Amino acid sequence: MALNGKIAVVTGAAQGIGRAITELLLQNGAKVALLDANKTNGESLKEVLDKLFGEQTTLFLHCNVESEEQIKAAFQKTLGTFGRIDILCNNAGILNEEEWEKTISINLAAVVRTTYMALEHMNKMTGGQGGVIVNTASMAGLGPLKCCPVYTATKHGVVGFTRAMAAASTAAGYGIRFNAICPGLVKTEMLSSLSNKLGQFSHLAEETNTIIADKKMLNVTEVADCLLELVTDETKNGEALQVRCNGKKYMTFPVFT
Ligand SMILES: NC(=O)C1=CN([C@@H]2O[C@H](COP(=O)(O)OP(=O)(O)OC[C@H]3O[C@@H](n4cnc5c(N)ncnc54)[C@H](O)[C@@H]3O)[C@@H](O)[C@H]2O)C=CC1
Ligand SMILES: CCCCC/C=C\C=C\C(=O)C/C=C\C/C=C\CCCC(=O)O
Repeated sequence: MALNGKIAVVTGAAQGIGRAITELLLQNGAKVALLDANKTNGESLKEVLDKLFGEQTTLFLHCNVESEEQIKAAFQKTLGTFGRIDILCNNAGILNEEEWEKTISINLAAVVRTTYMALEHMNKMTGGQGGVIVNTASMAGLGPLKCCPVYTATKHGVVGFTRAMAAASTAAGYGIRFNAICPGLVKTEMLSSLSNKLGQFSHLAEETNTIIADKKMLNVTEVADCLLELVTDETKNGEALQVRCNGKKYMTFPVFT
């Protein structure tokens, strides 16, 4: 799938992994609507991208993915400006065991909400042109992190939702591929502000920070490179791609009929 002329929507695009995804999609010829709840970071990133890629290639849309109304408005603005949506990257996420309901709301419920809204425009069965949806899960979507059970649950949920949607899409002919990316530790603000986000598991903060300090971490660009493969390789559907410092691996799961 070549990206020239393709239109992408990226949530949580203003910094970290979302920013790297946005920059790589732009480098490969796509136009990108950047959705983020952080207006200051989003607007200043838009200024940087305008200089690098031209004003017409991006839109920054201030949007909290917890709000159905704000996502709807962001999709309408994207369609009004660029005319179509081919790629959705559900990337916005938080790690906050204290505010665990908010963690479920952003990391899982919003992925479902945004996906269903995108289907209305992308689904070939209802007049759309198909495309690809890639969800940012985590290695915590494949195995447990004892310091953050709710974060772990949301990321397992994202992997399950992605794989089930891929199967539903194939069965019904949506023409949309669904994949999840499952990175290990990535150098971003999410990990640097971890200590005060563990709630009742804060007794594990010191141990967790020691592990983080000892481990080699991924750069955001390494994650974006793997995500680009899931976007462009049309053979990939229903995949969970684990990305670690020692390499990437397509995960296998039990099969049942
Ligand atoms: N940093 C890491 O080690 C890993 C991160 N991930 C996942 O990658 C994704 C991106 O995380 P990072 O770049 O590390 O974090 P980050 O904190 O650097 O960036 C997250 C972005 O999402 C935005 N955001 C948060 N809540 C939002 C909301 N309600 N509506 C719209 N935007 C919102 C933030 O404003 C921010 O720009 C998350 O889903 C995270 O769970 C997955 C594996 C490892
Ligand atoms: C191992 C405990 C580290 C705890 C880090 C806290 C939050 C991490 C959030 C993520 O989304 C990352 C998920 C899993 C990382 C787990 C292990 C990575 C170890 C590195 C490796 O072996 O590749």
